[in-house]
Amino acid sequence: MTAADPQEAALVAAATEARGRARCPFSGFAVGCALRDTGGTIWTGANVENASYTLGLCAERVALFYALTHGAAAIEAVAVVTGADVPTPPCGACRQILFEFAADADLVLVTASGALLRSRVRDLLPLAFDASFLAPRVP
Ligand SMILES: O=c1ccn([C@H]2C[C@H](O)[C@@H](CO)O2)c(=O)[nH]1
Ligand SMILES: [Zn+2]
Repeated sequence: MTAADPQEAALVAAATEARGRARCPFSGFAVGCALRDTGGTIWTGANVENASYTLGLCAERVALFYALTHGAAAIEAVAVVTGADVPTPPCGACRQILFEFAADADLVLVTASGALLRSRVRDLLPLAFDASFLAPRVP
């Protein structure tokens, strides 16, 4: 892996460990995600699939929903680890959800072999839809 700061290295290690808990018998594509909040706590998740295929959930949303419902502070960094040859960006649904709860977070995408791509959640979703568009319209 490219030289990383210790906090990033710890986050990637947590995502790698979480990837080992993926439940992906249908795709065989295991993904691990780790989130660090502003208190330094790391929250993790992995993708979970189902025989009714569309009910599965990506690692990013498993991790984020877990963090949000267990007292996480603001999310400041996200790591995603896959077994692909190149760093794997989050799907569109995860981009939308991550944007709503962690738009300013740093993002690092890592392969099992250590290839690494850094971005930011905000940069994954230009012209994003968010709650500001839900303001009541003047009748
Ligand atoms: O960023 C991604 C991309 C895919 N998956 C999961 C969904 C499905 O279980 C499997 C194949 O798409 O990988 C994730 O968890 N995160
Ligand atoms: Zn996704």
